[in-house]
Amino acid sequence: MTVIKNAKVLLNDELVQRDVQYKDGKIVAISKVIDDTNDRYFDAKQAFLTAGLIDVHVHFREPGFEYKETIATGSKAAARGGFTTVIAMPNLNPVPDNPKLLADQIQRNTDNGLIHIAQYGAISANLTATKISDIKGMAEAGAAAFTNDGKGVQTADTMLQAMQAAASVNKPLAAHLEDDSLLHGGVMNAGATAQKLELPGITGLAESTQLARDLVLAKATGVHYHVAHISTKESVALVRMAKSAGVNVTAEVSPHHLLLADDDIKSDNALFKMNPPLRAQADREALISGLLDGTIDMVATDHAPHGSEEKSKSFRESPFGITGIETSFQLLYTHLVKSGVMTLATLMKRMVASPAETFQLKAPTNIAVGEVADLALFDLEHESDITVDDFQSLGKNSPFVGWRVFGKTLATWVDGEIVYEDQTK
Ligand SMILES: NC(=O)N[C@@H](CC(=O)O)C(=O)O
Ligand SMILES: [Zn+2]
Ligand SMILES: [Zn+2]
Repeated sequence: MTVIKNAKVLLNDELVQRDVQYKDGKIVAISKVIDDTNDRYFDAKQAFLTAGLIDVHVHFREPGFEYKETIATGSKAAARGGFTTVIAMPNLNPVPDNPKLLADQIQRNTDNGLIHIAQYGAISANLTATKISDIKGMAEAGAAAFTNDGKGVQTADTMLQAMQAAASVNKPLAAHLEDDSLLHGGVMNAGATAQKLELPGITGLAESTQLARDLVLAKATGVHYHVAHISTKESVALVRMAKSAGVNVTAEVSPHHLLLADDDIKSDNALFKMNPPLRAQADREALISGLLDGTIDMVATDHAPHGSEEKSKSFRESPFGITGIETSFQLLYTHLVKSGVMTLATLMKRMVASPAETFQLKAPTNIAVGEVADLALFDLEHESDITVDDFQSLGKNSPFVGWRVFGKTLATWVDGEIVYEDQTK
């Protein structure tokens, strides 16, 4: 048995000191003081202990793009970020778009992962076909949910069929919203910054028009429809309206869309290039309000590592996406909780309970006797700079490098095993 001594845990929205004891991967006791001389000890030194974070949107790049990330490096990065369960995206090579490839991918995740990795199956072949994949077969092979993330589903007919199939197997369908006909080669948000930098813009309409279409289809099919990386105020308003109209819709927002806007882009620096693009300050404010009132159910990082060389190119040439799983808790704790925008309890709900419940994941949502010991320990008092050298991810492409943050991860446990421990104490 092991005891984590002197931890601070959230109880009725308050941080209280507790000792937490686990055995064979499960929590067996929680008490103000546990003194068992036979136990191994881990001194939490008053740091914040929580059920491990959950990220429903990560890109681990294996197979196909191992120079960007592997399942081993991606899950190491996740563990360093305090994450114990993630759902991995299918924009791989080969794309898991049939039951055999999906089963292979699940096996690869299990063999090479350090944390729990659930897997999305692709809606259609190679993420682009109009004919839908064998969604029932992939559900039977263990797919957690379905998406073509990286590509928008261009025709209503493909989306309708995918929703019907996902609904019939009772799995969520997650949408990367992007109407290709509205893109016009854009690489950042259409607005003053794009004009100043003379770069082609992407309007919010590319997202919100497809969302409006999908919400009507979701209502008709009853599917659990999930909006990936929501980015505009119009989209937040649409989701709010749809929820009140009884549509079974959930939404995620990324840390970067909560903390950055296009006016933070001062030069042609592709570390700020991602899809959807950073929007205007008014959009950012709407996303924060949506996360506060529950219109947006959860945070998801959209951890999208790329090679340093490709990301050092110009905005026009570099790929979309930023690495993010290692910095998300620190950034959101510092800039939303410590700054007084939301409580720690609300942030944890959006990073643990809500993703677990929404995606029906087998992951603990709180620290309780009998629960699996998937845990993360954060030092809320520790202040440091985000540094590339500390990244476990192969992706160094973060616009947050140099930001000063509180809340470094001290340790992460999966099934009662330490999978990350800070060495700089
Ligand atoms: N978000 C991104 O900018 N890029 C993602 C794809 C995606 O999430 O759409 C990627 O795979 O690199
Ligand atoms: Zn996407
Ligand atoms: Zn993505």
